[in-house]
Amino acid sequence: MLRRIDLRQGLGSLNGLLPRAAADVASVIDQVEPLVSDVRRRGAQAVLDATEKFDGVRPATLRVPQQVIDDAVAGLAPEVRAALDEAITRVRVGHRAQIPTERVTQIVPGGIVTQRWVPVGRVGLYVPGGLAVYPSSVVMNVVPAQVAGVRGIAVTSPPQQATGWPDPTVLAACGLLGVTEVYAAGGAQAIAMLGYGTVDTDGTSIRPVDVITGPGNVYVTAAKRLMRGIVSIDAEAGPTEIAVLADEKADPEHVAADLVSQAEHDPMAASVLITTSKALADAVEDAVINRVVRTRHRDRVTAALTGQQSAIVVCANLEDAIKVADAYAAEHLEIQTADAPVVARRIRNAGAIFVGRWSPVSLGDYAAGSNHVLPTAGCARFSSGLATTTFLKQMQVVEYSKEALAAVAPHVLALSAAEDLPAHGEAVSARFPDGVR
Ligand SMILES: NC(=O)c1ccc[n+]([C@@H]2O[C@H](COP(=O)([O-])OP(=O)(O)OC[C@H]3O[C@@H](n4cnc5c(N)ncnc54)[C@H](O)[C@@H]3O)[C@@H](O)[C@H]2O)c1
Ligand SMILES: N[C@H](CO)Cc1c[nH]c[nH+]1
Ligand SMILES: [Zn+2]
Repeated sequence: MLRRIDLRQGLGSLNGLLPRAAADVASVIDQVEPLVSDVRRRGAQAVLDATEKFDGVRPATLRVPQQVIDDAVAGLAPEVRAALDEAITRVRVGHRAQIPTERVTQIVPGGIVTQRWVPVGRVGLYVPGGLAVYPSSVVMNVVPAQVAGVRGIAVTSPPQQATGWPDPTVLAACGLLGVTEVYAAGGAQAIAMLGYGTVDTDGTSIRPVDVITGPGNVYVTAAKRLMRGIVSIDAEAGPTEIAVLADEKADPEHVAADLVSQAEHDPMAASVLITTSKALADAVEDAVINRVVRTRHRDRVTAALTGQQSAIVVCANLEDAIKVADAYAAEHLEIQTADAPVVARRIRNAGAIFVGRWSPVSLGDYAAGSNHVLPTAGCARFSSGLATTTFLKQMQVVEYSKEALAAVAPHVLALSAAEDLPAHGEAVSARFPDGVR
């Protein structure tokens, strides 16, 4: 079921050998661009037309009425409410620990540079809701924004055909977190709506945001890429990926369960086993086949596991396996080897690392205290998962005394002359009519 990539003879350049999806963000950009432009030109009507086309519903307003959110909170099953409360608590603890401290550095006597962190003003948070619904993504988006101190928080999620509004558990999670500005829009049209702003059908304005974050399918991710520059975005958190780095000590049932777990997100999800053991590879393959026949979302799990984005990669040794894991740069990387913490320390590229047999990715999806909005498609080589700092800007504050400016003035003058920008130097010398030495 999972194709094999046999690298026991060595790695070579790895070029073209890593399992990657046939359709990626770049390949759908041309489909998504007209949707984004249409929202820019026609606003809410374009959002609603696309919603009708892709989601099969046309809500009366884009904004979800407060009563609908309140009803969703009231209707929440007690065990789901308890689970959301626990997830919120843990994610809050994890994200408070990410708040950077203001640093005041005395560069020279009288010359101070302070690194200040300021929350952005208004954010738009995307919560997926196509093939599955994601109240957990409400928690993962909203909690870091709140911890960062963002004042304006808008959430958007696709309306469901049953109610015409986003999934009730998604709405309830918003309610529990005190978010009142919630929109019934998904896909690329929702991202464009947040980025450009528009006027709702009832005449109220949907103000543009400064930052858009959140996971989504390949269309959502393409729209985020197109909006970058108009707003800031978090990493491209597209179709889910799991890679498991395992040796002969790993339990094949655990590995198979974890590979299948993430395959149920999307036919485009990727499940990759990187192993030093041919025997483990065979055992995992058998265990996956057994699980797939009885798993609930069998069709999309099968599509994900048999797609070219999924594979079992067999390596000659642990060194090679680590190189493959780093080159692949998975959204989630599990380490199921002897000395797993030591191996985990050596990994440079992954959205998040799950160490040892008691730390499955599903734990991180809901309740580890980490964030589940993570870079995909190799973006973990250069970007990080959603964090409190995603919603903070760093500002440098420069404060020099007269004496400290006088002391460095000759260097400023010399560099401004070297760049043939003499007015820069004059802005300093103007402060010292008696001349600078
Ligand atoms: N990387 C992460 O951090 C992370 C976290 C959670 C989920 N995910 C991923 O999020 C995704 C959720 O996907 P989903 O589809 O369930 O929900 P979604 O909300 O991302 O996408 C649904 C929307 O896609 C739009 N759409 C559907 N078909 C389209 C088409 N042909 N052209 C243009 N737009 C179209 C529709 O408007 C719909 O509202 C999955 O791929 C999952 O793996 C990623
Ligand atoms: N595995 C997803 C991140 O790629 C997050 C998630 C939410 N719910 C279940 N899983
Ligand atoms: Zn998941």
